[in-house]
Amino acid sequence: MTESQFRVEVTKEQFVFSAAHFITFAGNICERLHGHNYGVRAIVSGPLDENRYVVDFIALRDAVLEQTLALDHHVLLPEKHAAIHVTSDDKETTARFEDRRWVFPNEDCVILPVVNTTAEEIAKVIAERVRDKTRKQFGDALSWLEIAVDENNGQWGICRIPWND
Ligand SMILES: Nc1nc2c(c(=O)[nH]1)N=C([C@H](O)[C@H](O)COP(=O)(O)OP(=O)(O)OP(=O)(O)O)CN2
Repeated sequence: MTESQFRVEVTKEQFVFSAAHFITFAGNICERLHGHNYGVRAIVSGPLDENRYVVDFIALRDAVLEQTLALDHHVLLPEKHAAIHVTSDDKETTARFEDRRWVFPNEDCVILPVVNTTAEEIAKVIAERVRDKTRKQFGDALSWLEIAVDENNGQWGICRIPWND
Protein backbone atom coordinates (compact mmCIF):
# COMPACT_ATOMS: atom_id res chain seq x y z
CA MET A 1 0.00 0.00 0.00
CA THR A 2 1.28 3.50 -0.85
CA GLU A 3 2.10 5.52 2.24
CA SER A 4 0.24 8.73 3.01
CA GLN A 5 2.16 11.92 2.34
CA PHE A 6 1.69 15.11 4.28
CA ARG A 7 2.60 18.72 3.85
CA VAL A 8 1.83 22.02 5.45
CA GLU A 9 1.18 25.17 3.46
CA VAL A 10 0.98 28.71 4.73
CA THR A 11 -0.22 31.61 2.62
CA LYS A 12 -1.07 34.59 4.74
CA GLU A 13 -2.33 38.08 4.01
CA GLN A 14 0.75 39.42 5.80
CA PHE A 15 3.04 37.55 3.41
CA VAL A 16 3.35 40.57 1.17
CA PHE A 17 6.41 42.71 0.72
CA SER A 18 6.70 45.80 -1.40
CA ALA A 19 10.06 46.16 -3.02
CA ALA A 20 11.81 47.76 -5.97
CA HIS A 21 14.11 45.95 -8.36
CA PHE A 22 15.23 45.62 -11.94
CA ILE A 23 16.45 42.57 -13.80
CA THR A 24 18.24 41.94 -17.05
CA PHE A 25 16.88 39.58 -19.67
CA ALA A 26 17.64 38.47 -23.20
CA GLY A 27 21.31 39.21 -22.69
CA ASN A 28 21.83 42.91 -22.17
CA ILE A 29 18.33 44.33 -21.79
CA CYS A 30 18.08 45.96 -18.39
CA GLU A 31 14.69 46.91 -17.00
CA ARG A 32 13.93 50.28 -15.46
CA LEU A 33 13.70 50.39 -11.70
CA HIS A 34 10.16 49.41 -10.72
CA GLY A 35 8.29 47.91 -7.81
CA HIS A 36 6.07 44.97 -6.98
CA ASN A 37 3.82 43.96 -4.13
CA TYR A 38 5.28 40.49 -3.86
CA GLY A 39 3.27 37.65 -2.37
CA VAL A 40 4.73 34.56 -0.73
CA ARG A 41 3.58 30.98 -0.10
CA ALA A 42 5.48 28.35 1.87
CA ILE A 43 5.07 24.58 1.83
CA VAL A 44 6.88 22.00 3.94
CA SER A 45 6.69 18.28 3.29
CA GLY A 46 7.46 15.53 5.75
CA PRO A 47 6.05 12.93 8.11
CA LEU A 48 3.70 13.66 10.99
CA ASP A 49 5.43 14.27 14.31
CA GLU A 50 4.22 13.45 17.82
CA ASN A 51 1.67 16.28 17.53
CA ARG A 52 0.36 14.65 14.36
CA TYR A 53 1.45 17.59 12.26
CA VAL A 54 4.30 18.17 9.81
CA VAL A 55 5.35 21.44 11.41
CA ASP A 56 3.53 24.03 13.45
CA PHE A 57 1.72 26.48 11.12
CA ILE A 58 2.53 29.31 13.49
CA ALA A 59 6.25 28.60 13.64
CA LEU A 60 6.43 28.39 9.84
CA ARG A 61 4.35 31.53 9.48
CA ASP A 62 6.62 33.50 11.81
CA ALA A 63 9.79 32.29 10.08
CA VAL A 64 8.48 33.38 6.67
CA LEU A 65 7.23 36.67 8.07
CA GLU A 66 10.69 37.47 9.40
CA GLN A 67 12.04 37.18 5.86
CA THR A 68 9.28 39.13 4.14
CA LEU A 69 9.65 41.95 6.68
CA ALA A 70 13.38 42.09 5.98
CA LEU A 71 12.67 42.71 2.29
CA ASP A 72 9.66 45.02 2.68
CA HIS A 73 10.19 48.64 1.52
CA HIS A 74 13.66 47.99 0.17
CA VAL A 75 15.43 48.06 -3.15
CA LEU A 76 16.55 44.52 -4.00
CA LEU A 77 19.93 44.34 -5.72
CA PRO A 78 21.90 41.35 -7.01
CA GLU A 79 25.32 40.49 -5.63
CA LYS A 80 26.35 38.07 -8.38
CA HIS A 81 25.24 39.70 -11.63
CA ALA A 82 27.95 39.79 -14.28
CA ALA A 83 26.87 43.18 -15.63
CA ILE A 84 25.05 44.90 -12.74
CA HIS A 85 27.83 45.98 -10.42
CA VAL A 86 26.76 46.84 -6.89
CA THR A 87 29.10 48.66 -4.51
CA SER A 88 28.56 50.35 -1.16
CA ASP A 89 30.45 52.94 0.85
CA ASP A 90 29.57 53.96 4.38
CA LYS A 91 26.52 55.95 3.19
CA GLU A 92 25.35 54.89 -0.21
CA THR A 93 24.94 51.88 -2.45
CA THR A 94 25.53 52.30 -6.15
CA ALA A 95 24.37 49.92 -8.87
CA ARG A 96 25.90 50.30 -12.32
CA PHE A 97 24.85 48.74 -15.60
CA GLU A 98 26.75 49.89 -18.68
CA ASP A 99 26.39 53.71 -18.64
CA ARG A 100 23.47 53.75 -16.18
CA ARG A 101 23.84 54.37 -12.45
CA TRP A 102 21.42 54.16 -9.53
CA VAL A 103 22.39 55.50 -6.09
CA PHE A 104 20.47 54.65 -2.91
CA PRO A 105 20.97 55.18 0.83
CA ASN A 106 22.47 51.97 2.24
CA GLU A 107 19.53 51.44 4.57
CA ASP A 108 17.11 51.34 1.63
CA CYS A 109 18.90 48.42 -0.01
CA VAL A 110 19.01 44.67 0.45
CA ILE A 111 21.77 43.05 -1.56
CA LEU A 112 20.81 39.46 -2.26
CA PRO A 113 23.18 36.56 -3.07
CA VAL A 114 21.65 36.11 -6.52
CA VAL A 115 22.54 36.63 -10.17
CA ASN A 116 19.26 38.32 -11.08
CA THR A 117 16.50 39.42 -8.70
CA THR A 118 13.88 37.25 -10.38
CA ALA A 119 10.99 35.82 -8.39
CA GLU A 120 12.66 32.40 -8.64
CA GLU A 121 15.94 33.60 -7.14
CA ILE A 122 14.18 35.59 -4.41
CA ALA A 123 12.20 32.43 -3.58
CA LYS A 124 15.45 30.48 -3.22
CA VAL A 125 16.95 33.04 -0.85
CA ILE A 126 13.82 33.07 1.32
CA ALA A 127 13.69 29.25 1.30
CA GLU A 128 17.32 28.89 2.41
CA ARG A 129 16.92 31.49 5.14
CA VAL A 130 13.68 29.97 6.46
CA ARG A 131 15.29 26.51 6.48
CA ASP A 132 18.37 27.78 8.30
CA LYS A 133 16.29 29.56 10.92
CA THR A 134 13.91 26.66 11.59
CA ARG A 135 16.09 23.57 11.14
CA LYS A 136 16.76 23.15 14.86
CA GLN A 137 13.12 23.64 15.81
CA PHE A 138 11.66 21.47 13.03
CA GLY A 139 14.27 18.70 13.25
CA ASP A 140 15.69 16.73 10.35
CA ALA A 141 12.80 14.41 9.41
CA LEU A 142 11.32 16.81 6.86
CA SER A 143 11.72 16.19 3.12
CA TRP A 144 11.64 19.60 1.47
CA LEU A 145 10.67 23.21 1.78
CA GLU A 146 9.14 25.14 -1.09
CA ILE A 147 8.81 28.91 -1.33
CA ALA A 148 6.77 30.55 -4.05
CA VAL A 149 7.07 34.25 -4.78
CA ASP A 150 4.36 36.06 -6.73
CA GLU A 151 5.60 39.12 -8.59
CA ASN A 152 2.38 40.33 -10.03
CA ASN A 153 -1.00 38.78 -9.24
CA GLY A 154 -0.38 35.21 -10.32
CA GLN A 155 3.17 35.26 -11.73
CA TRP A 156 4.91 32.84 -9.40
CA GLY A 157 8.58 31.92 -9.22
CA ILE A 158 8.99 28.78 -7.14
CA CYS A 159 11.97 27.13 -5.47
CA ARG A 160 11.94 23.78 -3.67
CA ILE A 161 15.00 22.95 -1.58
CA PRO A 162 15.81 19.68 0.18
CA TRP A 163 15.45 19.91 3.92
CA ASN A 164 18.71 18.08 4.49
CA ASP A 165 21.52 18.96 2.11
N1 LIG B 1 9.99 33.66 -14.76
C1 LIG B 1 10.11 34.99 -14.58
N2 LIG B 1 9.76 35.83 -15.55
C2 LIG B 1 9.86 37.17 -15.37
C3 LIG B 1 10.33 37.67 -14.15
C4 LIG B 1 10.68 36.76 -13.12
O1 LIG B 1 11.08 37.14 -12.02
N3 LIG B 1 10.56 35.43 -13.37
N4 LIG B 1 10.40 39.02 -13.99
C5 LIG B 1 10.07 39.89 -14.92
C6 LIG B 1 10.22 41.33 -14.67
O2 LIG B 1 10.62 41.64 -13.35
C7 LIG B 1 9.00 42.16 -15.00
O3 LIG B 1 9.18 43.46 -14.52
C8 LIG B 1 7.73 41.62 -14.43
O4 LIG B 1 6.94 42.68 -14.12
P1 LIG B 1 5.43 42.82 -14.60
O5 LIG B 1 4.97 44.07 -13.95
O6 LIG B 1 4.67 41.59 -14.33
O7 LIG B 1 5.54 42.97 -16.16
P2 LIG B 1 4.71 43.87 -17.07
O8 LIG B 1 5.42 45.14 -17.20
O9 LIG B 1 4.42 43.15 -18.33
O10 LIG B 1 3.33 44.01 -16.29
P3 LIG B 1 2.31 45.19 -16.17
O11 LIG B 1 1.17 44.54 -15.45
O12 LIG B 1 2.02 45.62 -17.56
O13 LIG B 1 2.97 46.26 -15.34
C9 LIG B 1 9.62 39.45 -16.24
N5 LIG B 1 9.52 38.01 -16.36
